[in-house]
Amino acid sequence: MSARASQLPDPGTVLTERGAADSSYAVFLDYDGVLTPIVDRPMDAIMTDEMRRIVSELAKRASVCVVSGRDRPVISQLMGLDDLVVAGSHGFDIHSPETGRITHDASEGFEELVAEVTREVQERAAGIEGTLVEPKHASVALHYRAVEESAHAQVQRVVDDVLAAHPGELRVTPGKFVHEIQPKIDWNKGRAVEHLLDVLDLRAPGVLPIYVGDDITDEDAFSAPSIADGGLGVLVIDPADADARETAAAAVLADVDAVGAFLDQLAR
Ligand SMILES: O=P(O)(O)OC[C@H]1O[C@H](O[C@H]2O[C@H](CO)[C@@H](O)[C@H](O)[C@H]2O)[C@H](O)[C@@H](O)[C@@H]1O
Repeated sequence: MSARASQLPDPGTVLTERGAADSSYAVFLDYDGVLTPIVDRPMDAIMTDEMRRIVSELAKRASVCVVSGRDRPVISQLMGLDDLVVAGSHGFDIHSPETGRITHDASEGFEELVAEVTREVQERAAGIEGTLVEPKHASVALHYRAVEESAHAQVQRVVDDVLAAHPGELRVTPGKFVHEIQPKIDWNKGRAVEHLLDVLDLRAPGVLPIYVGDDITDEDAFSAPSIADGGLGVLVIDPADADARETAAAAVLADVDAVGAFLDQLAR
């Protein structure tokens, strides 16, 4: 079920209304736009000391997993934390500090394709000023935040040409000034959340799964059965954009500071 983001309450209100304010939580956190504000250059999205403190405190009282489009080692580095479960590359690459790599059949066997597509994107985008190609474990991100608007159609052509060169093999997900090109595999952040709830034994009665995200790829997690039916999806969105956004989330927060305050509350 989807709703207009501007009509959704804040997550604290939802938890109180459901009588769930004292539950145990399994908290799934997206990274960019949730734990750090969106910035011009991806490498500059470093988590603050205060957010690190809040997430670490929360991890003492709840299960915390980071589910990001970024590569897993990059997430650990940007967060400055290596003791959390991290599902990197949109959930394709999962690692637990306690049990090591968490595998799943659906997301294996695409490495050659991703390497080839990454080379093609790099070659084709090289002539477009301002583009930034971010090679990743299971996808390639073509960033165009610094590209003149008049050249956005050229960037789109690169994506279209690469997709056309691999009929039926790829899909592209739009993000914040980024095209995420991935293998066309039935795996996403929502599937990763369901998998984590199983393998980390988090489906216990009284454990409420919460997912906090800001981007289009997070909609897969908001509509995952465990989040949509009985869990809580929280969309982070600027109130100025909320009227235009349909979402499967059930609550909203305005920005990264509001996320910090909410997580701080959960940690108490
Ligand atoms: O799933 P997420 O953790 O939200 O990651 C989504 C993508 O985030 C990064 O790109 C976005 O954030 C950058 C830093 O703020 C910004 O410069 C860029 O324009 C945004 O698209 C990251 O670089 C991607 O790999 C992630 O997939």
